[in-house]
Amino acid sequence: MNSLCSSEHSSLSDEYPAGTKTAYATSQKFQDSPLYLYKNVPKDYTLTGLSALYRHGTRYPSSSKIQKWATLIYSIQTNATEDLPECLEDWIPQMDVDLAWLLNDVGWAELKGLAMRFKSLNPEIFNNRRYSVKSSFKARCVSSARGFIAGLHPEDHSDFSTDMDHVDATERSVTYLETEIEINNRLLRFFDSCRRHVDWEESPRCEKESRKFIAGGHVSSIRKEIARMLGLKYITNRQVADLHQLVVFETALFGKSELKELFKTEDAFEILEYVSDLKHYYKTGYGYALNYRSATPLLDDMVGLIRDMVKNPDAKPRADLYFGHAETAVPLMALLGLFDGAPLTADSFVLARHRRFRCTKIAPFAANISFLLYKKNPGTDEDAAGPDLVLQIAVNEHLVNIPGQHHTVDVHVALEYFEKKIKSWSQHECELNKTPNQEL
Ligand SMILES: O=P(O)(O)O[C@H]1[C@H](OP(=O)(O)O)[C@@H](OP(=O)(O)O)[C@H](O)[C@@H](O)[C@H]1OP(=O)(O)O
Repeated sequence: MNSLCSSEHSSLSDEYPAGTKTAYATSQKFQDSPLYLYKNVPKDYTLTGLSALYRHGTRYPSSSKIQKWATLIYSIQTNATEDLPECLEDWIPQMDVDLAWLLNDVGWAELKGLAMRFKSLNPEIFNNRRYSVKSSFKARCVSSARGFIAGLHPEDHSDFSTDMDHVDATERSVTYLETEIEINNRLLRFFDSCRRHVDWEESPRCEKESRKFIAGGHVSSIRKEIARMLGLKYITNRQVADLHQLVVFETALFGKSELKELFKTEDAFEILEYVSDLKHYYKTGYGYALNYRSATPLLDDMVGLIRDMVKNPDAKPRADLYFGHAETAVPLMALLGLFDGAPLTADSFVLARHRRFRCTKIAPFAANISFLLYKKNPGTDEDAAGPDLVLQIAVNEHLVNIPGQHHTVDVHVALEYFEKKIKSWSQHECELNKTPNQEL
């Protein structure tokens, strides 16, 4: 029996990079630990405002992917000429098509954990229920909002198995643990109503670089190795990419995948991770200006709390919470100029090994971007004085800098930066008759 997949000899960790299919706990291993936001609460300040967007937690894949993988593995099982390793010979589907797209228990726990940590910054906000919740209508997002609310109120009974959503929301709001979840697709799925963006993301141009990279030499080298190991006369680069997606989804959902050993090296995982980054660079990121400019209405809404607090610094502390997708979070990060760098192309993998735009780090399952507004405590020694209100931005609970600024800034500096972005946007940019201008 071919012992290829025997994990006891495995040198491969289960915490490898998997782009937007990376479980949140794994993504935390790729963060810059000194910037952990809980280690960077400004001295003599207290959180007075939180405006935060959360991508849904770890979810099941589409039903078409689940079916595609079953067909692919069956094809390998019947066409391999070498002794098949046990993990392939004995492989059976672990994902029920009835759960396609839905949050799984890992995803629920991710959001519960986030809620408990964010609540620790100022429990009063949440114990007094001074927070709002808005979500995409997709079941995975509403379930994620419920998981977060369950984490805010551990005193209330909650249970993933009975409380998760199996269908997308059809009402304007959902109530859970006495909290209203407003369904707001205009903000959380802005990409659906931006006609010119829909045209772009459905055009072959949008996936040109990711397709070219899949067809290229890096993926071909992985394909040849797998074909040799299994004695496969015929397997395509695209099928290798699909096999990789199966492995990363099994790892995110179940903690590991017996098929992981087919890819043998960290290098192979980094090569296939790049496919996800190329997809998102052009579909939601810097590759096309409208991708991120269309996130402006969401930014405007998230900044509302900050405007209110600047107008009335003595207002009671509160939070605005938003639940969306990777296609919500990545554009918002790009709109703020976060993780920008040299363009990503199919030919630049070797140059881009340490790229800033890396979905494993910035857009895993349960990815989040938070605006943290801190107010100086009364009676603080004037000699140690700082601004009355300071703002920090965190991505996945680690501080990031507004371009050109320190990671903690006077709220007026942050507000000026946000307002400039907001004022330059017009919803007319989404109209089809606009010339598709990259540099809008
Ligand atoms: O590769 P799949 O089909 O899973 O892509 C999904 C998106 O997942 P992602 O590429 O971001 O990992 C999914 O985003 P999510 O944040 O909701 O998981 C998106 O909603 C879905 O439409 C698929 O995107 P696609 O670009 O339409 O393939």
